[in-house]
Amino acid sequence: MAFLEVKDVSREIFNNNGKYLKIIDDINFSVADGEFLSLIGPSGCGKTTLLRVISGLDNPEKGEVTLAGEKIVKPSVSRGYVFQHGSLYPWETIRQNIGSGLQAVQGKKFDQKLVDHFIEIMGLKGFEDAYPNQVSGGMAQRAALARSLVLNPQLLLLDEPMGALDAFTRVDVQNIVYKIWQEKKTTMILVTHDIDEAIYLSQRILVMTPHPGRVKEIVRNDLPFPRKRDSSEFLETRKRLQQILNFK
Ligand SMILES: Nc1ncnc2c1ncn2[C@@H]1O[C@H](COP(=O)(O)OP(=O)(O)OP(=O)(O)O)[C@@H](O)[C@H]1O
Repeated sequence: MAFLEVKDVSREIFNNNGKYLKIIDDINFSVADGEFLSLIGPSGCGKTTLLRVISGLDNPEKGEVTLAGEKIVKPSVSRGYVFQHGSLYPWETIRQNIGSGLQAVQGKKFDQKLVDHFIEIMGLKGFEDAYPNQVSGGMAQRAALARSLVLNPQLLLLDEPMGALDAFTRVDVQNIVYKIWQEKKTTMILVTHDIDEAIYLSQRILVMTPHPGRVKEIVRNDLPFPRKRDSSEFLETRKRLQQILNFK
């Protein structure tokens, strides 16, 4: 049995105009424990919809998702979710944000040492008492990652967390994600528009096509870690993905 199994999943809705819409159709794939998988595809192909179903935020009209054999029917602290924007509470400091989920689970005497540990490894020391609008975009996203990771999730869902960052900061946060994945072996699923980001981080890349969203191909990415963005193998993999995505 695979760790995460997405079986025959379709998401169908009636939009605000009463029109029937099939957003994703008959999605099937599995993810091994500790694996890093990326989802890529054109805008609107249903990547976020699929991630929301895996998180339990939405339920599919057809099919099911199981994690370690348990059917996912609602969100759980065991499945972290980091958004492109707005994963942090603006009214809480960085420290309070990172600790808030832990406090909800462990109560008032929650493990402050663990929060300190994540402040340290995310390079947020000196900024723990700042509010999200007082730190850089990269720091805010590192804090958002810490906020999920501090709960030691079985599965971390990353919905373009680097998407709104400038190129330098994006690489910096990619390196943090890579380091955390190497150290903690947390199973991760990343939605991204950035082919290089998918190649840099993931062991398999699931390519989707739109209207409705379907799986076009799942590409194995066996380049040795840490990956070199300018190696000929990296560029070959990029070319292959561009072909699958029909880039001219
Ligand atoms: N609740 C909803 N009501 C109406 N339409 C929806 C709803 N949820 C998703 N959609 C539509 O379904 C399609 C897929 O949306 P989704 O956000 O999952 O795609 P995506 O691949 O993540 O897009 P992007 O790459 O632009 O973030 C889009 O056309 C979107 O407008």
